[in-house]
Amino acid sequence: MEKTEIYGTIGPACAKQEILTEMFRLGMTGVRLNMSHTELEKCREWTEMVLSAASAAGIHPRLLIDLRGPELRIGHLKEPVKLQEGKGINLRKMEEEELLPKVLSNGRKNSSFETDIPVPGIVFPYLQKRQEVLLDDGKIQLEITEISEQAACCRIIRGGLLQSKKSIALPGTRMHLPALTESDRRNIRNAKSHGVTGVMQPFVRNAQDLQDLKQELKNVEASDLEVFAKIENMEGVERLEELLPYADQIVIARGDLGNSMPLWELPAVQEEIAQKCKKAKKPFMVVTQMLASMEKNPVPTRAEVSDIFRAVQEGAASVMVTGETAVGNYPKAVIQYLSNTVKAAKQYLQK
Ligand SMILES: Nc1ncnc2c1ncn2[C@@H]1O[C@H](COP(=O)(O)OP(=O)(O)O)[C@@H](O)[C@H]1O
Ligand SMILES: C=C(OP(=O)(O)O)C(=O)O
Repeated sequence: MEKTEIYGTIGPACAKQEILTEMFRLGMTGVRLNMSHTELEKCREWTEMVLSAASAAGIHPRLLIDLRGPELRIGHLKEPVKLQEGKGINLRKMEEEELLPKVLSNGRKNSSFETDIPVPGIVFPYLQKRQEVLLDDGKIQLEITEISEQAACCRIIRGGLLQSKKSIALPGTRMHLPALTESDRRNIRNAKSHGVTGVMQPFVRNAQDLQDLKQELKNVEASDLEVFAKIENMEGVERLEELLPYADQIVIARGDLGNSMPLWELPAVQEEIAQKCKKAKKPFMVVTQMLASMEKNPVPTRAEVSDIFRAVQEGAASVMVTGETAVGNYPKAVIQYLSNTVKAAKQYLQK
């Protein structure tokens, strides 16, 4: 059986030399850096820490940047906003420079937000009266009542507490978004100087998206970086076959993918993608919520270890955790459970 790569996502909870070194010793073989929350040029300390922690543990690490892609998240809010059913709220078109958190010298995030919700400009052409808008993976639902060039007034259909940088979706609308943004291009340009070994492209919709990424890698003499195609919506699932030749690895990104269908259909879609990849001999990765309960608890659920076993059984070349190591309370234990469960599964399957 082939080796299974074990990836953690770096974030505030594990970005310390001794924690990362221990994670590598416990079986982590690679790290993902999520560009939705930062820019590579601001991550020198982290990327150097990853490389030196891996070296201390005797590992040649994989280091992946997960591109932001066209941002389908709201901007930064000064504080979480309580949205009450039946009341109104405005969506405000935000400027490109608002897309990144501005960290003040005291470590707090700066924001120009007062009462409106900042929304990426690329979404605005697709907004229309009576349209449904979903925020935070569908937890909050709005309906547009008035629209102008810079703002949209909405009625809150399903309320909730809205926090910064949560997802925004327009159900039923296929948006024509560019594959790569200026921020993605900057990060790709800087990738090799940070020791990056692979690039994850979000929301891949067709072969052209991957060709655009490959061309950009070529432009900056980084064609040796591996390309990971994230399947995050039904467009990606439907066009998987055409993507296969252009990707080094297919990523079953269950976080967003799970938002694009009733959740009970997700396991079958995962299985379908895995089978197609296996048939084409294309390595694939399974990611998201593999050990979600461990963000808070030191021990996973039985269901979570079974999920990891299943990914190995399906033939995953890589498994990855996200928030569990980025912001969770037990990043080392997460890698220990992930790595040991993968090992135990392989031993069983090799019998
Ligand atoms: N590079 C980073 N800098 C700061 N915080 C991060 C970073 N990467 C991840 N995080 C934090 O960890 C959380 C979980 O990570 P991840 O699952 O990759 O993000 P998301 O679900 O927002 O795409 C994020 O919501 C964010 O709060
Ligand atoms: C890994 C994923 O991407 P992100 O963390 O950007 O939501 C996912 O959707 O499963």
